[in-house]
Amino acid sequence: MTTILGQNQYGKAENRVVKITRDGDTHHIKDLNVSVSLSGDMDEVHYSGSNANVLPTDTTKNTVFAFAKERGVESAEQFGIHLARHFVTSQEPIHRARIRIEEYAWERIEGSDAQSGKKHSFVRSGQEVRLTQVTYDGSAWEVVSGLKDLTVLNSTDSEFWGYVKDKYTTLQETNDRILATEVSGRWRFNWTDDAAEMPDWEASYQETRKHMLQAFADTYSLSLQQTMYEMGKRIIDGRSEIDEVRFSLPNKHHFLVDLEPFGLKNDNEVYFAADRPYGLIEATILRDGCKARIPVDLTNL
Ligand SMILES: O=c1[nH]c(=O)c2[nH]c(=O)[nH]c2[nH]1
Repeated sequence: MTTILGQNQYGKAENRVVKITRDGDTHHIKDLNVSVSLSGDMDEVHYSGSNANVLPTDTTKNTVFAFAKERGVESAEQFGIHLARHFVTSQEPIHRARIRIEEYAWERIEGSDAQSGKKHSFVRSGQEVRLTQVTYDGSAWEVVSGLKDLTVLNSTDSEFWGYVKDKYTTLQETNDRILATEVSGRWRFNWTDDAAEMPDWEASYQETRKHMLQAFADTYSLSLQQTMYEMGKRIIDGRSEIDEVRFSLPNKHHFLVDLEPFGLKNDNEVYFAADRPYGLIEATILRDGCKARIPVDLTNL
């Protein structure tokens, strides 16, 4: 043999499952995009084409939909845990399951008549996408959750000055600028053992998001790096179930427009929102004594 098989995994990606839970007239919606990736004793299907160990990707898709009915969707994390456990424990050749889930949020539309009792109309929130990745190898769990596309802006309390200047530097120092970013963040839970008590995944998400947003709002910023560190620190200090946070924050630059040619003064009022290029500020914030495990490049997660 001149070649050998390296790391391999397979499954059905992007199963779009919408679960409606009916509580009388009041309906609840969970809207998920679930990707299943399995690995284990899969040499033969690659070397000889024997499918003897292959649970079809079509079956993994069906399992996602069947589990939405059978187990319900309490939280993205809990749903991922049910699926990962099922694949690893029910299929001998499968040693590891990785379940990635994106969750899209919906808000209720209130009818014009509050008494009308209509509780089944929703508008998709233009907010963030919630994310989780659950990995199980038959003994240890790894749960990394997070979000992307959460756009935030401070219209003051942001300065940037005192930086290195060389012959190519043209940026003007400022002590009052707009600070805006589209948060992509991931946090790793220290729950790894079935015997240990599980976090309350829903409460954890809501509180972590709140810590992050409050730190963004509360921090008088001398750089996006400083604000980002405060956001991570607030999460680690406030949430004992989380040991590691990773952020990727594009600095969404807002440049003051020169209105002098029109005889107008721009008193920090009119900005050009540039879409590219953008500064890209990234870091991991860790609980002291813990190891970093979230990939540096979040697009790889
Ligand atoms: O918050 C910032 N951090 C930087 O590293 C940087 N660099 C830059 O040009 N503008 C900014 N802003």
